[in-house]
Amino acid sequence: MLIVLEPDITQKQKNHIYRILREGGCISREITEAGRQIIGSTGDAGRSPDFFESLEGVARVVPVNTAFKLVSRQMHPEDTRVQVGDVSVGGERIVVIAGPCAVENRERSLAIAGQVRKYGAVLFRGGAFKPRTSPYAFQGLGEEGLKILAEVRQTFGMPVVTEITTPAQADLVMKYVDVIQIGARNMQNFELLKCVGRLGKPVLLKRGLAATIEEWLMSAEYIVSEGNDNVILCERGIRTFEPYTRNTLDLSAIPVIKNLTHLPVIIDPSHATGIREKVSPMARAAIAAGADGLMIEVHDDPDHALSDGAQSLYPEQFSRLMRDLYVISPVVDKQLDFGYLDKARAVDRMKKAGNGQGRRAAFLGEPGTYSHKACMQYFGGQVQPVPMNSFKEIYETVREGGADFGVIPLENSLAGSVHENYDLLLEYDLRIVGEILLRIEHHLIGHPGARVEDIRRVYSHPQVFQQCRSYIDRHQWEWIPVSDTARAVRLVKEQNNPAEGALAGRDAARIHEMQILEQGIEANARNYTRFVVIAREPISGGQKNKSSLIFSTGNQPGALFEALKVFADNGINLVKLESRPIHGKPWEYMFYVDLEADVDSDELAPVIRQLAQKIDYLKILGSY
Ligand SMILES: O=C(O)C(=O)Cc1ccccc1
Repeated sequence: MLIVLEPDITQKQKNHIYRILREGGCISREITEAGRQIIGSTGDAGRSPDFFESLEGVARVVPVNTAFKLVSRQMHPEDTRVQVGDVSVGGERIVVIAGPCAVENRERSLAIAGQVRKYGAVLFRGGAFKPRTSPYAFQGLGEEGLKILAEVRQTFGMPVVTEITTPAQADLVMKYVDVIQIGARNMQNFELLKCVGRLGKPVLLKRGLAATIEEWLMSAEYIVSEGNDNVILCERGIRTFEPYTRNTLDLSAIPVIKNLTHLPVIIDPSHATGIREKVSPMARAAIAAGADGLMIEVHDDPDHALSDGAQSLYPEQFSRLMRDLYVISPVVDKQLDFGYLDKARAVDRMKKAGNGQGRRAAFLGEPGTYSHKACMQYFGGQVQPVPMNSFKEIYETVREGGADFGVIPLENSLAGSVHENYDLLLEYDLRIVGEILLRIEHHLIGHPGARVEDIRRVYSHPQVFQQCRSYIDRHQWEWIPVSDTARAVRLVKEQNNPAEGALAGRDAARIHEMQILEQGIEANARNYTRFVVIAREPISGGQKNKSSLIFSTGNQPGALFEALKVFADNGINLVKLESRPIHGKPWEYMFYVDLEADVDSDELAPVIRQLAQKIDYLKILGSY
């Protein structure tokens, strides 16, 4: 039951409602949705809706019409993020859990962990207690296995996931692991569910072999009703009549789950298919369908694995899969971040060095801009986003120490380079420390109930007009450029004129409670913007694959050719070359290059020395 409160309800009136619910044996939570305060309750305390509606401070009562209450989306409209160390499951970034089916020995576990970490996994899995179909199969190393998992966490900074099979193992898992897994066969072991509910650690709850989605969510309800909200659902295939795969992966469960519950959902394509070659296609499909992450079995010698070798990927296959996921994720508004753990560690170190103060990232505009989204996707919740009025202000603020990072758009796949930012990169002595690719989907946003035919004037960032040119050319609208897209939506809202609209993203419409009148109005669906992250100093740690430089050459034949030849002679791939006029020197140019190499590495030092001899000016923007 949802009890929607009057805006002016007093604390005393609220306490009275809470007391009635508590005495009636209900668990209640306070929810805020669209600015309204709501009390969500697991029951009605034996009273009718009319009774609650007659209480002072209550506006109305809405029944929760599902068997599960605390895990239902109605009771908690926002997505839950389960925090596991530095990793947030259910956030902007895809979480990939990888490792062998069973912890076999120390050396093998450390070797596999090193590989999966290098390829972008952020949590390590491995069973220490193995419930197997056959009593004669390998049953796991027990506490010795847990100690190995703890060593993996210590060595690689990766939180670890393992299965618990009985409440008797509770003390051990509390001591050694970060996420407790409930296996498919134990999904309805209610004593075990209550036990992990009381432990409070994040729980990964697998769907039972023959469980309906409702039964699965009822099991999650057991855990949450014990006070543990940190539940991650894991679909691992259900038993059907189909023998070609070990189980049938129910990918349609993802959108169903996303609708019914606020809990994150991840997919285990390894157990679902049971066959190595089927794992990557299903993993790709799961991310495309909106899963928050994956759990994948990886083994460096699967033919000799003690458990489930036939479904384990070789590390190289895992690496290829991760590269595919990196490309797919932005299409569904997510990111696969190869630097997830390194970045989190580096930001944490900065925090400690700065007397525990949180780090800040400057972005263009107000909450709801594309830059804000890029900032959130790059840092997750670890860094506080700070709004700015212009790109120049971002550079200024980072240089003066008002923010540790700045997030700026550099180029767009439809409209090309954001020249102002190329020029500012030259002007300011800051480093590029990261990049992020965002799919940009623009919408025509207006007042609730307004119609496209009524629109006469549209507001947006100038870049957006360029990207939606073919759509807006079909209408006789007046275009008003403003500093950012979220501001455009806010202005339209404040001016309260149904003939005005804004071109902006979904977040801006949601934040300002405005309506999307027409979706996806960009000229081409392959509309991506590449943002870079700037800082005063490089971020230490992590693998760096790309670098950016600016240089200028003398004005003689072949000068640019000579400079670029240095890269060719050393086998370095250039991925971008752009020229910008040098201010005050007509017809002379600065060249901006992006390379697939780490210019800060020792191997590149001689190459940079060679380059320096061929050019007049060099500025290393950074490697990331
Ligand atoms: O105004 C915004 O939302 C921005 O972040 C600037 C922008 C506009 C269009 C594409 C990418 C960034």
